[in-house]
Amino acid sequence: MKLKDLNGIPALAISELGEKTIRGLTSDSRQVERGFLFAALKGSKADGVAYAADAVARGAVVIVTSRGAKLGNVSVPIIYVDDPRRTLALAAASFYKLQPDVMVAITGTSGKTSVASFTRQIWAQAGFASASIGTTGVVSPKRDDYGSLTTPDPVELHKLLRELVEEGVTHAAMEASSHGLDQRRLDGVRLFAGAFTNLGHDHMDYHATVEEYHAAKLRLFTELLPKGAPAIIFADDPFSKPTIAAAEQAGCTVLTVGRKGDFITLKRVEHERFRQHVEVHIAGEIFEITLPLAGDFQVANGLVAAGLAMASGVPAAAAMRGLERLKGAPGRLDLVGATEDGAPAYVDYAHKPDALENVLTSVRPFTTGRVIVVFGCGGDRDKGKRPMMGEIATRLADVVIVTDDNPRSEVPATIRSEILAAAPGAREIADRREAIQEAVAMMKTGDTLIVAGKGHEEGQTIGDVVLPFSDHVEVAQALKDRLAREKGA
Ligand SMILES: CC(=O)N[C@H]1[C@@H](OP(=O)(O)OP(=O)(O)OC[C@H]2O[C@@H](n3ccc(=O)[nH]c3=O)[C@H](O)[C@@H]2O)O[C@H](CO)[C@@H](O)[C@@H]1O[C@H](C)C(=O)N[C@@H](C)C(=O)N[C@H](CCC(=O)O)C(=O)O
Ligand SMILES: Nc1ncnc2c1ncn2[C@@H]1O[C@H](COP(=O)(O)OP(=O)(O)OP(=O)(O)O)[C@@H](O)[C@H]1O
Ligand SMILES: N[C@H](CCC[C@H](N)C(=O)O)C(=O)O
Ligand SMILES: [Mg+2]
Repeated sequence: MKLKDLNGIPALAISELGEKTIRGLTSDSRQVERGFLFAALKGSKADGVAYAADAVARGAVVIVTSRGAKLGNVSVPIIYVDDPRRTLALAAASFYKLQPDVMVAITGTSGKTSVASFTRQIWAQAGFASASIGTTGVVSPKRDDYGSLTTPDPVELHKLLRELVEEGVTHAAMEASSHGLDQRRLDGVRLFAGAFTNLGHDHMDYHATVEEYHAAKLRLFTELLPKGAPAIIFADDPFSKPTIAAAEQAGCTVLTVGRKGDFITLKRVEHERFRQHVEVHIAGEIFEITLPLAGDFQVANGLVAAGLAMASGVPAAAAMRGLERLKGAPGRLDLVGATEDGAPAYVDYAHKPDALENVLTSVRPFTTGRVIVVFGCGGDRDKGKRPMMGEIATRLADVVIVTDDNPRSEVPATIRSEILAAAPGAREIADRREAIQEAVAMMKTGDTLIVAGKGHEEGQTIGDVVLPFSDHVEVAQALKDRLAREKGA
């Protein structure tokens, strides 16, 4: 492809260098090959400018960087732009060209993965070839790939979108993390609609204030969605009002869902152990449906997903039928099994205060005994979450076991002590496997166990090493061991 065919490149650079052939693009010098465009980006740990020479040595033919960056002597042309991350995203979109016809993005502190998965499932049941992209990976009719980042970097993302189109996918739902929005990872995506779930405490290590965190999320509506695009907004969150105002101001077609919602109005919810009966009103019509998932928050996620599906052409009745057949996203209030007398054990991805509060509150109505929770907090992530989660666990659970969750470069005992400082009476069991074994062993009739924080994850990151570890596997094994002990006794 010629440089002139890439979007985002300033006209002056096109007039001088437009005929240059570009064979690929990247912001990581280690991935540069012959004929590549290299974007030298200032990051949180390093400055890509320092790797420009390395990129040229590996075959870069042009460098894009921010105005004012000091590159020194490099032997290839340099294009200076105001926002090189955005330029890279727009260029990547034009390089890979193809995107599914209907692309939607979901933002919010919690529920993105679930809503992306639910939207894909509702579309699929309505007959569309659909995909979801996010924390748990990429799912489409032809793949189920494990993922790492919630929102992939733009080059990887556009390569993936093209592959999905080539597989025949026409509809895709993706998560828009605040990091992803802030770092322009979605700027080249041709979005049909956007959605907002809620705003709580997370990532305060990255964003200076809650307002800045909210503003990063709002970029989806204020800068990325085209004028008039549907914005599905959950109406019952404390941050719904400012989000609705910003989306309206930006010219989006705001469609609200929830108890205070106009597009889909939630009227009644009756909880059962593993499902919920829900009544909603849509354009004067009453729907009574059974959602086969536990947890109030899943009703909220289901309505946002139904809203996205309806906004993109699925009739209301079909969207409601879709909700009745939903499968939870892996590791989200995921029932692993139960003890011999029926006490359930769940794995859940709550790794932030509001999520933990929600999940512990959600299981209380069907727990006649004790709520037991096992959790920890990740290292090298927002430290403010630690005492908050300690306090929430102590307030809402009867038995609290504090353990390790991806210590990364931090000292695990320090992370635990920061949680325990706000969790009087909690037990400390450093080893996560042992903590799960203990929790399962103490379960009695009527109890509910929640193992929170890692959800679908398949590894425990200690230092730079990722050791294989799955809460799902460990809980299943602990239940099996318990059964064997009971039988042997
Ligand atoms: C803090 C953060 O978000 N970092 C992301 C960011 O990296 P960065 O730009 O800050 O990178 P850096 O390490 O400072 O390096 C600066 C530049 O030098 C380049 N470099 C570096 C070394 C070298 O040899 N050559 C070279 O060219 C790097 O490629 C980079 O372009 O941009 C990279 C490319 O898009 C991401 O891979 C990287 O994600 C890291 C791995 C990460 O852990 N991110 C997490 C926090 C994250 O993004 N999470 C969100 C939200 C999760 C949620 O849902 O709650 C997500 O979307 O997953
Ligand atoms: N709508 C919601 N409101 C509050 N809590 C929720 C909601 N949906 C999910 N949760 C909680 O948050 C956890 C993560 O859910 P999910 O993976 O769907 O969210 P996410 O926004 O993708 O999170 P992440 O940013 O970590 O990828 C769940 O396991 C549950 O504990
Ligand atoms: N996407 C989240 C994942 C956190 C998962 C939790 N297990 C942890 O390690 O803190 C983040 O990067 O903050
Ligand atoms: Mg997610």
